[in-house]
Amino acid sequence: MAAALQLLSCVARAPLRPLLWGGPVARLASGMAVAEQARQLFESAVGAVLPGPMLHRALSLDPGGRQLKVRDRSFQLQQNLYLVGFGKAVLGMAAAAEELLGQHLVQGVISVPKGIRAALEHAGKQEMLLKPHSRVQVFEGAEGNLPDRDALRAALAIQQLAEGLTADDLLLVLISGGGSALLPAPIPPVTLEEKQTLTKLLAARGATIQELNTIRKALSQLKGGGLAQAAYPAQVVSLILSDVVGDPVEVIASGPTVASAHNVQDCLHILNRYGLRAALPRSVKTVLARADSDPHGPHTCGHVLNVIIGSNALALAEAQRQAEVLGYRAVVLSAAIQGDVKSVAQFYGLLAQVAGTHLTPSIAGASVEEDAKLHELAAELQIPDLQLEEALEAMGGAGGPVCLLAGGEPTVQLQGSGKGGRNQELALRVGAELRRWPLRHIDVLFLSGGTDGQDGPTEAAGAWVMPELASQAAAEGLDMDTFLAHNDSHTFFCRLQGRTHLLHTGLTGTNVMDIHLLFLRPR
Ligand SMILES: Nc1ncnc2c1ncn2[C@@H]1O[C@H](COP(=O)(O)OP(=O)(O)OP(=O)(O)O)[C@@H](O)[C@H]1O
Ligand SMILES: O=C(O)[C@H](O)CO
Repeated sequence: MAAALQLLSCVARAPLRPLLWGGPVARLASGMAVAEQARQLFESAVGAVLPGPMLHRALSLDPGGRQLKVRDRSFQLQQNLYLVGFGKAVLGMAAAAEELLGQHLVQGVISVPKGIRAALEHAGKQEMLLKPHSRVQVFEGAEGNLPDRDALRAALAIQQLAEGLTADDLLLVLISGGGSALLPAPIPPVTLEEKQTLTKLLAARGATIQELNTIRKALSQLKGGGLAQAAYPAQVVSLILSDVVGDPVEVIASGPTVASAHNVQDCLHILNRYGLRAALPRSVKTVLARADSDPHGPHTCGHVLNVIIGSNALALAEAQRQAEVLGYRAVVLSAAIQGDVKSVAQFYGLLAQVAGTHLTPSIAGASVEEDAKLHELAAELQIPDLQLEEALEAMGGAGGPVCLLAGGEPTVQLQGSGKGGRNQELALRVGAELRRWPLRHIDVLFLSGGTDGQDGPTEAAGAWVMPELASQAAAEGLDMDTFLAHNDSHTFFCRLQGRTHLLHTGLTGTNVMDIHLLFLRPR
């Protein structure tokens, strides 16, 4: 992971430039200017969910420094504060929490990805590192996002800390994506290796994160409310950075402070669905059978306050605000984009076409068939709260540049052995879709980026494309379809126009899934 966390310096913020679209040459030049604005909007989205600002928004101390306020709840502080955390963004969250509450902090333990301290240090992100004499002990583990011995040691230390607490204590739990792999505590006789194998098999067969984490909860001492139970009778405040569509607290990092609502039957259905029930190790069958007859039932979590402090929606709201500052009519489509990357790319390609006709009705009357096709595709993708009508209506009255914003996490079914990531693949596919549409009357730019700054196993966060992509690629002898067939989007963008279409932010220290930006402007 240390190598994978290689960092690039942040994109320098270019001054804002007016939107000068026009003839082919001016259009390409202004395309670069819009790409720069797209990068800035992406960075502002990420900036809204960085650990420091988030923690400061979520927590406040009264002037005497003895009452901690979280939302509408107050907690008494008197040298009784403990901290645990697990997840990819937790180092920066812990640093911010210690800076704010350090005088009350007795002890802390966090579990973070291998190599993250070196990577953040290398990136010059001092604010995301703990101070030299910090009271927080750091464990690094879960190489490749898989539970390992190091993560197991961290989980045991976290469990021990929680079990030692009393009714006078307050436990602050910092949670972010990647937390499941960083907090493995299999219920005996299930071994770490067995849990790892089952997780890998489920993921490889296409299980959703909801399904995966239902199984993880059933086999873990700390997930599904187990950590909250271990900390009882202490009060527990969980601050959660969401990396799951819809922000379900019981799914993010497998809900260690949320009572699990699942039963053994749910687990067996999932294992059946992926053809894994017959081959289950004896230990897993034993644990599931035991849970079935557990007289205590699921953990209760009345002593817990779970708070989502950062999410994709929050990041989008900031980017929307910034887009408006830049003079765009900005509409958030959804923070819950999911589904196969091919369908999502088709959706954006068609959306650009239909939105374009709404934007310039006098030049290109809206096509009823395309409109219907777009709605059909949207229905197939089952995106909750999709603001499609609102976006299309906004086009009608915009009379100028428009920015549509969305977020979420499409899925890629890997077929080839190429190098790429969800975001670069989506951008390339949208580029391929755009060549199907004439779009002569509007200029279009699409950007997709992962908010953690690392798209799949590449050093880029994502990429941006314009309808000119196909001709640019052809001019450099690059066949988009061949690269797509091998899931080789990163190689494609590395070879295209001196890598200028890649989005590079370096590791950001946060993670609220992906951001998609679609810019449209009448010519
Ligand atoms: N060659 C590739 N082309 C396209 N997508 C890829 C490729 N290789 C990996 N991926 C995708 O990258 C994702 C894994 O990337 P990553 O390690 O960033 O995890 P992640 O799910 O994005 O984690 P996080 O939620 O922390 O962002 C998977 O969705 C996988 O399908
Ligand atoms: O850790 C996990 O379970 C995933 O990142 C979802 O939160």
